[in-house]
Amino acid sequence: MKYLEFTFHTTPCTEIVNDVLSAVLGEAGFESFVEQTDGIAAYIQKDLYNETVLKEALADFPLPDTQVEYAYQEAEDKDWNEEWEKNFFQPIIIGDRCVIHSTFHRDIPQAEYDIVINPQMAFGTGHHETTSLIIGELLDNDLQGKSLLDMGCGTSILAILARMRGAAPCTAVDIDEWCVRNSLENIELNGVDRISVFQGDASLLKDQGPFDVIIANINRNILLNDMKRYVSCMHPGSELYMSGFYVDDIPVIQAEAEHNGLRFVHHKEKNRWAAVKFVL
Ligand SMILES: C[S@@+](CC[C@H](N)C(=O)[O-])C[C@H]1O[C@@H](n2cnc3c(N)ncnc32)[C@H](O)[C@@H]1O
Repeated sequence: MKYLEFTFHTTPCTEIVNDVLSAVLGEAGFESFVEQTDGIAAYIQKDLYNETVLKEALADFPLPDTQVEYAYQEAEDKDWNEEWEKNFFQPIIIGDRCVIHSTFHRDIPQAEYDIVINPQMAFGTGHHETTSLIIGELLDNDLQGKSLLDMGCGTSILAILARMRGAAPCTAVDIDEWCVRNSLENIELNGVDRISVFQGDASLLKDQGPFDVIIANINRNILLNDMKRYVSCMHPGSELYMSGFYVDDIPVIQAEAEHNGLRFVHHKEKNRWAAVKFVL
């Protein structure tokens, strides 16, 4: 799969501007954001890139008086492993109980759950707030024997942790064929069983479930669009955890969830990113 590598220069270049820019770009199909001294780098699948969508997203940028300039080039596939190793991915411990690292790391901290991933271009190293918020939920809740769906699985880090915590069977779905390949690789690396991986989106779900637990860390618009399909493969008492949006988006997510019969349980937040829990 071919990727485009964008460099966005932001003025002023502050953490909040770059956070908001990452969120805006995430909505426009970008992934794998990397902070730089004068902005951020971001990547998008060449097939998904649409210049009009990007220009419209930047024209509606929510922080006034911010200037965003960009340039891009085609990214070379062969460099990803090396780039990740050198720049992007350090071992991380979440909730004192879960360590995430890659095959190339040494001196790995000890923790109750040890997840090894080969990150490459799939989102899901645990470093993003949304991933770590959902990891916190998976650590806090009893998953033993529960069937689980991980929508937008990326590296399948969440499905792998859920399986380690006793969830079974687990289903991981991602729209991106590359994520599906990376998920299969990571599942094998961790030696976990009973996780099925599919390429696709919520339209796949009509023949699936019901699931006891669904996790979906994608983005606000996809969640709003697909939530009714998630609910169609839940049963009374099933739990739905969603992330990939800012705390400001909670009211619109909650309204759509309640419209689909879900009951709000709580939200958690980190650096303005949110995760919400609902029960059917
Ligand atoms: C924010 S990443 C989350 C990855 C991982 N679950 C985590 O928590 O770190 C979102 C993932 O959703 C996938 N995705 C985007 N749109 C989707 C859709 N409509 N249906 C399923 N997956 C989708 C992307 O390819 C990406 O891997």
